[in-house]
Amino acid sequence: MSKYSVILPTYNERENLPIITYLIFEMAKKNNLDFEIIIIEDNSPDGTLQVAQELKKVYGDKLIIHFREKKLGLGSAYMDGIKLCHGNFIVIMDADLSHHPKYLVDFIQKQKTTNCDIVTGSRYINKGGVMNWGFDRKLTSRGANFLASTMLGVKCSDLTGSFRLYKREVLEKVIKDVVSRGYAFQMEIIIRARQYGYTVEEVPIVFVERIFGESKLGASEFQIYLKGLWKLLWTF
Ligand SMILES: Nc1nc2c(ncn2[C@@H]2O[C@H](COP(=O)(O)OP(=O)(O)O[C@H]3O[C@H](CO)[C@@H](O)[C@H](O)[C@@H]3O)[C@@H](O)[C@H]2O)c(=O)[nH]1
Repeated sequence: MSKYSVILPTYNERENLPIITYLIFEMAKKNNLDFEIIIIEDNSPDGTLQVAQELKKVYGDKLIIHFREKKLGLGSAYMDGIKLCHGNFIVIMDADLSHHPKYLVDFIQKQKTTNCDIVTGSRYINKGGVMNWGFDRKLTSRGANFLASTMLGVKCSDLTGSFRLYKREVLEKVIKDVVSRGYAFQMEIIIRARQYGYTVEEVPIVFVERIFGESKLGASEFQIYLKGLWKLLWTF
């Protein structure tokens, strides 16, 4: 039977963590799937670690907490998470409920029917979308995707999205070569995967802007993204 490991990076997700954890395990139970969750917690000032420890009492071995002393960014959170996964499939998603666990059923179905290496959730295909984003955020996301896909010539409708299911060995192989950090990390994974000849399928998702907490995607993250994109242009 397949086993699925979900990596949840957390920074100030005290309110969201119990809900997302519950939704993932409920979805798994309902569909008779074997799931574990790996939380990569970067010493959030809001007490996310204490919430995670309470959840551990409920879910036991199915929930792993990896604590880091300081905020080290998304890319390194995924890297650390992978080392702790037991599954033959790895899911990467946000912990803030913008990525709804209900879509995991579609991801798994798509992977099974196509035997693809990566399933990526796309906001920019038919039936996909975003909810509760202001004009600025829409423009930034569309702009970042447009820049990346035209400049790098990669066919994928949502290169900057981060809700994905990977065959474990594929992610392990690809991630070794990834040089980008922060938000460009996800993009580089798809580009490298395509280079290796791995297959990528897309599934529509509706990304819902978080209700609790704040996005960490500020001007500085966007600058890091642009620098990352520039670097990738010279790499490929
Ligand atoms: N451990 C850890 N977690 C982090 C860090 N920075 C962010 N996170 C966690 O990573 C997830 C996404 O962070 P947000 O800051 O909420 O992301 P966003 O602004 O909504 O950005 C979304 O869109 C981007 C571009 O479309 C995506 O690249 C990104 O992954 C995310 O889906 C959340 O679970 C958040 O707690 C960090 O430095 N360390």
